[in-house]
Amino acid sequence: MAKLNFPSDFVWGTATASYQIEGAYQEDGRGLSIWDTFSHTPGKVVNNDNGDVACDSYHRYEEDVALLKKLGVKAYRFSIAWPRIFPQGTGEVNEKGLDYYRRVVDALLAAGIEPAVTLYHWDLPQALQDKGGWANRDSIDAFVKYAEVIFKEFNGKIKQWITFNETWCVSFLSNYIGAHAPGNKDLQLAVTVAHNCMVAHGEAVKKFRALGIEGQIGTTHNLYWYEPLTTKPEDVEAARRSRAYYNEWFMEPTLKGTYPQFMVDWYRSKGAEVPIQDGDMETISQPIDFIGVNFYSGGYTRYKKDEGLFDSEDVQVGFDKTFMDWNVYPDGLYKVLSWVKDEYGDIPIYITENGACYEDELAEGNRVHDALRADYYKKHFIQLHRLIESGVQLKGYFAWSLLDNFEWAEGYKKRFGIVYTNYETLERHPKDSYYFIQKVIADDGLEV
Ligand SMILES: CO[C@H](O)c1c[n+]2c([nH]1)[C@H](O)[C@@H](O)[C@H](O)[C@H]2CO
Repeated sequence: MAKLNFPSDFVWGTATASYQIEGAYQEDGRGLSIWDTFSHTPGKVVNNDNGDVACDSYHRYEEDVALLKKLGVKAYRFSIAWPRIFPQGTGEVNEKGLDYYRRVVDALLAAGIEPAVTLYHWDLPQALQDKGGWANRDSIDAFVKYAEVIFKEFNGKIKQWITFNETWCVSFLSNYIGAHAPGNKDLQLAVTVAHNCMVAHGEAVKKFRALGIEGQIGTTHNLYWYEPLTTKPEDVEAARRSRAYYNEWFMEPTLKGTYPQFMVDWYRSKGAEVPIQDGDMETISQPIDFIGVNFYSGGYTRYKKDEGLFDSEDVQVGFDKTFMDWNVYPDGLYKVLSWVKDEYGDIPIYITENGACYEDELAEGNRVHDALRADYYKKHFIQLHRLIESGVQLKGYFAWSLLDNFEWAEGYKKRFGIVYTNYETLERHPKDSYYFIQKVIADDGLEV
């Protein structure tokens, strides 16, 4: 056995998001979000599940903080629900909404845990969606006003700020594929939403700098690693488009201030143009302090004429699968972050999400023997160590997720937590994977 040691300042954490854990969807003045509308629309979410109660973290956040403290994490990534702060998206601040996050932040700090806050994790106020949502550039200004309130309120308490979670999900998953709220299926709309969200990110960074807010600010993109199934040029090009669909389309504007031209041309050939206005690319590529990467999977791609958006199809060969039918691809984590370093230089990286969904059962003594999930984490932790050894500026890792929670359109059947949520009693029960991670954190490394 060998011991893989991690730097003593490596930040171990876990992650959640407001709509997925809080519940209390109409409490203390919270306004409706697009996810309340979407989940309350029959047929949109498996089982017609919704986030009305979720894990009830709005009332049980102290239990969550106690679990985090026992786990030994240095940081906890969670998101703030814009509709709790501005129930109508803009206008009057809802003090009771702010009070909730004051309680959460103070409880974390009292437990010696750094809050890492995502400003936007998909729960757009419905009132803004009614005016076009992210397709309407007015939402950019509304986002900056919301961000400014949070920056000023928590300056000095929150020191790690993430503007957006996964602009690909906000744009393409939600407005082209249509699987997430608001559920549109229009390529031009998706391209416009992606652009406006990235401008909103840049404007928030400018506000953060102008206000002199303490700490570091970045954004989180979900990256995948797809390789060509063969060395045939058409497969190589198809895999290049698959990767760029998730990766370059978002990373290049954010870190270089340009869109990848081959993809601009490809989307143009499909009838979609990027609605760039003067100054937008400079705004989007405002210097940031770190990039957040969510990594779960990847695979192989091959050319298939007229198939999908990119004349391509994914080929699922040779991988174990999670309960989401995603490939278990730890080497893909090494490859994609090595690509980030090669393409974008030594920008500090936090893995802001990584984890796995498996079917969990509560066993005797409220234990959950999720050996597959613990093994998933072990395999990916080995890649973290490999990346650090290779010189990648990998500064931290947030396991997704602390709790089983509302898994968007998949509802509650799909469990990602290292803690089991009993949705009848709302009790929390640490799984074996929780104890595995607890030991890695305590030992500053793992035996392999
Ligand atoms: C589509 O894969 C993405 O990288 C991704 C996976 N996940 C996410 N993004 C979201 O950020 C979380 O809210 C999800 O709960 C989590 C698990 O599905």
